[in-house]
Amino acid sequence: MEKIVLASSSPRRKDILQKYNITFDIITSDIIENIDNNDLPSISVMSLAFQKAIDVCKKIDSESIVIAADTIVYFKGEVLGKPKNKDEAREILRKLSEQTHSVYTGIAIIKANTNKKIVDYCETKVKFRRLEDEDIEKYISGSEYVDKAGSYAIQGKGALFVESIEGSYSNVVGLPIVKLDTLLKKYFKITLM
Ligand SMILES: Cc1cn([C@H]2C[C@H](O)[C@@H](COP(=O)(O)OP(=O)(O)OP(=O)(O)O)O2)c(=O)[nH]c1=O
Repeated sequence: MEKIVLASSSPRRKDILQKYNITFDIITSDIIENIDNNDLPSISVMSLAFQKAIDVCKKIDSESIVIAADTIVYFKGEVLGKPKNKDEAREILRKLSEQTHSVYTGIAIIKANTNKKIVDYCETKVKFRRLEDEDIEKYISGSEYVDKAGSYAIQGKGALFVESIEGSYSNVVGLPIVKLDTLLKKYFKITLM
């Protein structure tokens, strides 16, 4: 059986994948994530996931299967990535209050040293409740917002902001597991069960 490589430094992606019947190594990519706001969000996340997977493939000399992902929050035509600082996190959370945004994750699966390259994406709609300024201040006084697209973590205290979701939960955390399982089964005859 081929080796599986998760091309991600995200502890969330590792945690999700570890729950399933798959053994994998982690090799991280060194790409610089640039997003062009003129692209569709689906195209942006697929392109970034693809770049991460390709970059890791270059570091591998076997026919390993490399899995990469990229997650963004998209609201009113704007990509809300990871906040640069507390002020940006505050601004993003104020925008998301009482609104519905989309979380997009792109997935790329590439068999290294072959021509097999698969990309796809998943969208989840997330509806936030009304966030009072004091809720936001309390939240950003901790460190949970750091390194999270959209400045919140649904798997943490950020769950308190979420009124409802439509679509995959694991997609919001950074790795849409049903989509991944479907692609692995269809194109690589691998099952996560
Ligand atoms: C919206 C949301 C995002 N996130 C995280 C998932 C991603 O790790 C992160 C978005 O950053 P990404 O650039 O997708 O990933 P990363 O930099 O953490 O890891 P790598 O590129 O090495 O794979 O935001 C949550 O953990 N919870 C949430 O509710």
